[in-house]
This record gives sequence, C-alpha cells and structure tokens, in this order.
Amino acid sequence: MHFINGEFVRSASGRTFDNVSPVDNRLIARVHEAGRPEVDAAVRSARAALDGPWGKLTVDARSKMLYAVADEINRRFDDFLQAEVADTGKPVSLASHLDIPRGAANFKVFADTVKNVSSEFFEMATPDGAGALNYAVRVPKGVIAVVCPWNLPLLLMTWKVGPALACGNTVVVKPSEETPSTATLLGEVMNAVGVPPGVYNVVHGFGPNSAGEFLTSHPGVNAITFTGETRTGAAILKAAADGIKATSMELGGKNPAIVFADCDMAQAIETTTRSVFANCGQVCLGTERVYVERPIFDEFVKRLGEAARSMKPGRPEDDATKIGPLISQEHRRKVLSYYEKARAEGATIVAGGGIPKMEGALAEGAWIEPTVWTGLPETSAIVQEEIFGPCCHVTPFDTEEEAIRLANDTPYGLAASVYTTNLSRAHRIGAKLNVGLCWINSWFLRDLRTPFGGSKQSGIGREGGVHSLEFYTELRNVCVKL
Ligand SMILES: NC(=O)C1=CN([C@@H]2O[C@H](COP(=O)(O)OP(=O)(O)OC[C@H]3O[C@@H](n4cnc5c(N)ncnc54)[C@H](O)[C@@H]3O)[C@@H](O)[C@H]2O)C=CC1
Ligand SMILES: O=C(O)/C=C/C=C(\O)C(=O)O
Repeated sequence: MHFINGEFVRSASGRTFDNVSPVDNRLIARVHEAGRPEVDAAVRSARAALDGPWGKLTVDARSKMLYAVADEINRRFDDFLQAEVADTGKPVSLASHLDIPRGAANFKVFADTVKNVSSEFFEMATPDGAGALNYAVRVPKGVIAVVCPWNLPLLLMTWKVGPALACGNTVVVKPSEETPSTATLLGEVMNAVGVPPGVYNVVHGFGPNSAGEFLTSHPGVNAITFTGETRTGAAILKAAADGIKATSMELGGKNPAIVFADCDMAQAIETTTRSVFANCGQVCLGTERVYVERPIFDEFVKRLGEAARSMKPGRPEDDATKIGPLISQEHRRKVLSYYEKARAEGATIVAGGGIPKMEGALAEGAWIEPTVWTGLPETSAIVQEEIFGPCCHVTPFDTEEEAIRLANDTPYGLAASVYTTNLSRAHRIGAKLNVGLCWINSWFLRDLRTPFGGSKQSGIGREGGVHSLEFYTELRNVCVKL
C-alpha cells in the first residue's frame, strides 16, 4: 500500500500490480498502483509537513530523529532483510552485509553531516564606510521526489531520503515497481520513532503514465533525485525542465577495470570477480569491461573464467549460494539478448553464456549464467552498452596510454578500477580516467562522506557528505548593512 501522511492507504482506482519473486516466479504481493489522486495527496501532505512541526524542528532534533530511524531499522533488521530478499532474490549473505546495514548508515551519516557543516561569510566595504556583512544560510529545498531503481532498493532509496530529511525537506518516494517492500516498511519505522506525518511518503507504480511520471511532473515538487537508467534520466530531465526543478541524476555505467601485469593477481581476480558478478551484475558501479596487460592476459582470463564457473546459484537463504537471479524475466530477456549478440558476433565464450539448469520451482526463476567473453572489437554493443547482468568482456592492452584510451571510450563515465602495485601509475591514471569514481586495487569501497556520481552520460551532480547538502538545500545569502 502507499504511505501517505503517516497512513497506509489503497488506491482510489483499486488498481493493483503483481510483485513476483525472481527466484521462482511466485506471487509475493499485490501492490496498489498510484494514480494522480494518490500522488497529489502525497505531495500535498509533504508540503503541509514542511509548514508543520517538521519545519520547526532544530537541526539537532532532526538529527536525533534520524538516528532513531537508523536504530529502528537495525532493530527490525530481519524484517528488512526478509522483505529485500523476497523482492530481489539476492543472497541473504549479500543483503545482510550490504543493503540493510547501509540503509541504516545512510541516515546516521547525514544526521552527522548537517550538524558539522559551516556556511560562508564575506565582509564587504560600502561607499559610506560602514560596510556590510554577508552570510549564507542553508534552507531546505522543499518537497523532494525520490525515484528509485530495483537493484539496491533500500540502500539507494535511503541514500537520498537520509540527506533530504537531514536538510529539513520532506519526500515523496517512488520505489521501483519491482521492489516495493522496503520503502513501505520504512513507513512503519517513521511512525514508530515519531517522524511527523507527511515527512516521508511512498507512492507505488510504474514510470510513464503512472506514479513516476505523475510525481516528477507534479507542480508541487521542488526537486527530483533519481537513480536508474540513462534513458529514464533523460525523460525525467524533460519533465523537470518544464517545471524548472533541480535534479540529481545517478545514471548508468559501462565501467572498466584496468589490470596491469605488476598487480597482485590474486587480489585483482578476487575483486574483479566481485565487481562483475556481485548482485548478479546489477550494480551501476559493476565492471563490464576488463582491460588486461598482455603478459598476464591468458592467465587472468583463465582464472576469471574459473571464478565465474564457481558462482553457485541457489536459494537466497542457502549459505552455499553465491549468486541470485536477475530481477525479472523481462530483465533476463534483455541480458540474454546481449548473450546472443556476443555469440552472433563471434565472441569467445570463456564461461557461461546461457541459462543454468535449476531444479523444481527454481526453474521458473530469472536465473542466468555468469559469463566472460573475449575477442570482440571495441565497437561491439557488448563493449559499449550497459548490460546490467553478471558478465564482462576482457581485452588485452600493451601500453598505459592505450588502456586509458580504451577505458574512456564509451558514452558513460561512472566508475573504474585500476590494479597495479606502481603507485605513481595509479595516481597518474586516476587523474586521466573520465569517471566520477576511480578505485585503485579495490571496488565499491565507500566512504559516505566522499563525492558520488558520474561523468558524461552517467549522471549530473554529486551526492555524499557535504555534496548531498549542496543538492538538498538552497543557499540563501543574507546581506546586513552596518
Ligand atoms: N545504473 C543504475 O543504477 C541502474 C540501471 N538500470 C538499468 O535500467 C534498466 C531498466 O531498469 P528499470 O528499473 O526499469 O530502470 P528505470 O531507469 O527504467 O527505472 C528506475 C525508476 O524510474 C521509474 N521510471 C521509469 N520511467 C520513468 C519516467 N518516465 N518518469 C518517472 N519515473 C520513471 C521506474 O518506475 C523506477 O522506479 C535495467 O535493465 C538496467 O540496465 C536499472 C537500475 C539501476
Ligand atoms: O554506494 C552507493 O551509494 C551506491 C551504489 C550503487 C548504485 O548507485 C547503483 O547500483 O545504482
């Protein structure tokens, strides 16, 4: 159900859609689809909350409340875990280490950040000699539309809701239609810790001609924060342009890893295995292109292929499970179309390339084999387009300049990983890769105070630490003539 003004409500139209498990295609729940009336009610309640008790809280009181939200998520850790795993089919081992802890941490980090950031101050001369003082105060932007994807539902939603609320805004969240559960559960948490009604609202539904479009084009929304596909980002930017709304866009990636011959091979293999296959490859930061210096190319490909074959698919709660299914049959059709394209273009299939044999009810799930290819030209769609599955293409290179040129040669610019023990080279390359995030001998190592976002078609703006405050507040200059 939707969560509007502190209450769980149905759609007036009675329209629902099915939430099914990608593990075995069983029905999890029927979800109410918001029409314009529900979106309108959510935006109005968010606006009213700004003018109500929420708008009057001190920064300290708000910060304490967000700590209480984080503590309550942790207290209900198992409920969140169960909901996230049911919606996504991801292994419990992954969700319990990444998704749910980050859901709580995203509130704490911004509760701290807002309390520890000062503002700017300028003293100026005036013709009468008395002078004037300028200082900037941060004020909330207002009602924030939060549009989320399905790959890391709680993590990515709270990455936006945490700073938005810390800065004193109110939010209307539109979770992905594939993963409605944890956003709904968070409504219970908000009520339990006394967050005033209307501060956090959730409307369910799809994108075009549904809750997503109704929300992002709503005149009562002041700003939109979005994570998802680049094409969806473009559609939302158009809606935002009509309403002159601020936007933060975290979009797709086609992220490279560059592996030099002087790397620690075991570490490069272990980390690349995670960066390609974690969350069944459904991470915007995930590696889909690997460039390996020629002397170690054959060895690297052999070992990455072995790692891919060792990723055991299975039920999320099974300790032996190393990889879950894709999010849906529809997404599997998309990923498989790339697997077929790779085959048609003559790729060497080092590992995978198809659908694994699953037993019993699991045969109905959206399973797919972890896949490694070599041998395709850089112009291939496999090397240029975001697939968002557990797969990568590996290409040899001979010089540092060539590796940088290849890594930069897509329309995307989100993240990169570089494996080398040569520190000078690491710093040199870090400066030359056209990405928002560059990891050296690591991947997805996140300090939440650092800037996060993409270059080129991977996004606009940065969130994280004080950068989130830049987006979720307006700076108002106060000039006092003395
Ligand atoms: N880079 C990333 O972080 C992610 C990329 N993807 C990519 O996107 C593809 C499609 O996955 P989706 O979940 O359908 O991603 P999407 O980008 O289409 O959807 C993300 C969110 O935007 C909403 N939405 C879609 N169209 C909208 C519109 N016109 N106006 C307002 N809201 C809209 C959706 O309902 C969902 O909540 C995947 O196959 C994958 O390649 C998906 C999830 C995350
Ligand atoms: O750590 C984060 O804040 C985000 C990580 C991943 C994504 O943004 C994504 O997969 O979309």
